[in-house]
Amino acid sequence: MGNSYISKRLASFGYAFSGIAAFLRSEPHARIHALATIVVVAAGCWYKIATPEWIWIILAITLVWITEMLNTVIEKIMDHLSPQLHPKVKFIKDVAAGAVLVAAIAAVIIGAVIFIPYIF
Ligand SMILES: Nc1ncnc2c1ncn2[C@@H]1O[C@H](COP(=O)(O)OP(=O)(O)OP(=O)(O)O)[C@@H](O)[C@H]1O
Repeated sequence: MGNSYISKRLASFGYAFSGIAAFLRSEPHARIHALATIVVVAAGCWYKIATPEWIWIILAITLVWITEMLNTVIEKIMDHLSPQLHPKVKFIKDVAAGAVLVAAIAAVIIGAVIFIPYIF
């Protein structure tokens, strides 16, 4: 019983990782976020930013990834449930895209506050 519980939990992790892989494979936005993440982490290492600064950067990166993934899920659900044009679908998709924009603006501000003093 214990074994089957553990193997089910491991399988769930596997599904979650394959979800991340599918997101990276199918969504061009995901690859842009991956590139931005690599650039920001490299800059953090280069400038040897402090631990609290790393925490802010990690939170900003995570916020953007989570909102983009949920936005993608919402888009796919709507395309599946309602492939035809509908004003409510437009509202749902645009608000979900707006959430990504809010996260991206916050991430840019956090990045600027942390990196500008190191650069200049
Ligand atoms: N089924 C639909 N009914 C009404 N409006 C829609 C529908 N699908 C998309 N739209 C709207 O059309 C516009 C463009 O949609 P589209 O999905 O191409 O946007 P996008 O964010 O540029 O796409 P992507 O993220 O795939 O690059 C958006 O305002 C979106 O809300």
